Amino acid sequence: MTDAFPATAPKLGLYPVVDSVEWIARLLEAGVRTIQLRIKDCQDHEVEDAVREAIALGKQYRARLFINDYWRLAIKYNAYGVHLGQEDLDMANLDAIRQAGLRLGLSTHDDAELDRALALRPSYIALGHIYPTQTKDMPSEPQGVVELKRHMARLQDIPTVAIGGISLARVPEVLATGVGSVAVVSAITQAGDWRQATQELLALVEAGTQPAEAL
Ligand SMILES: Cc1ncc(COP(=O)(O)OP(=O)(O)O)c(N)n1
Ligand SMILES: Cc1nc(C(=O)O)sc1CCOP(=O)(O)O
Ligand SMILES: [Mg+2]
Repeated sequence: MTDAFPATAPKLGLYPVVDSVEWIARLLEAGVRTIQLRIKDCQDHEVEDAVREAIALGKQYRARLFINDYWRLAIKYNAYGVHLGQEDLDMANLDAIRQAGLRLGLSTHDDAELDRALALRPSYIALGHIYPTQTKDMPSEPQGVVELKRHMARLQDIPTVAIGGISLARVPEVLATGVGSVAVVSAITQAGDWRQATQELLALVEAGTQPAEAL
């Protein structure tokens, strides 16, 4: 059987996904402890400074900082973890990520993708998109919370993350499925007052979760 990736917290809580070091810095300062740097469609050398600085900030705040897509840089600078989608899996060297001791999060959008992801024994499974999203072009339909809850039945032994179109108002019905984390982009980055939005999301999502472990 494939070796498992290192464990992460059973409930990852509020999980902002942002596209700059500036956002990483302000959200860590605001109390976020699970976060992702997601800069799309660049060469490694174009994002290397940002990845290195984000990872350093993550360590400074003892946070769970995941790097989206740029797994080589994540290994090079010893990130807490990497997030990969199904297409990324065709290119990434999973053995190298595992041997470097990085956590791995995987995207899924249906049962077939869940089967593939679970076989790789990642640190967490993301399920999306739950609602329509303006942030990313999605080839599939939104899954909705009924489908999310159905998936949760087979995901009792692995941390889970819901993503896609999740607003503050939708958080309660998302959490009611039993999912352990809520990932958001626009609910924070497009909010009129991002500080207030972050505090309200933290209060709703983090009730009952654990603080970040010592890194
Ligand atoms: C927490 C989380 N879930 C899903 C995704 C999407 O990843 P992926 O399918 O690889 O798509 P891109 O983000 O790379 O466009 C994510 N980044 N984070
Ligand atoms: C980056 C991403 N991945 C998704 C997936 O379903 O895999 S949905 C998504 C965008 C989420 O942004 P917002 O919170 O603004 O809807
Ligand atoms: Mg990706």
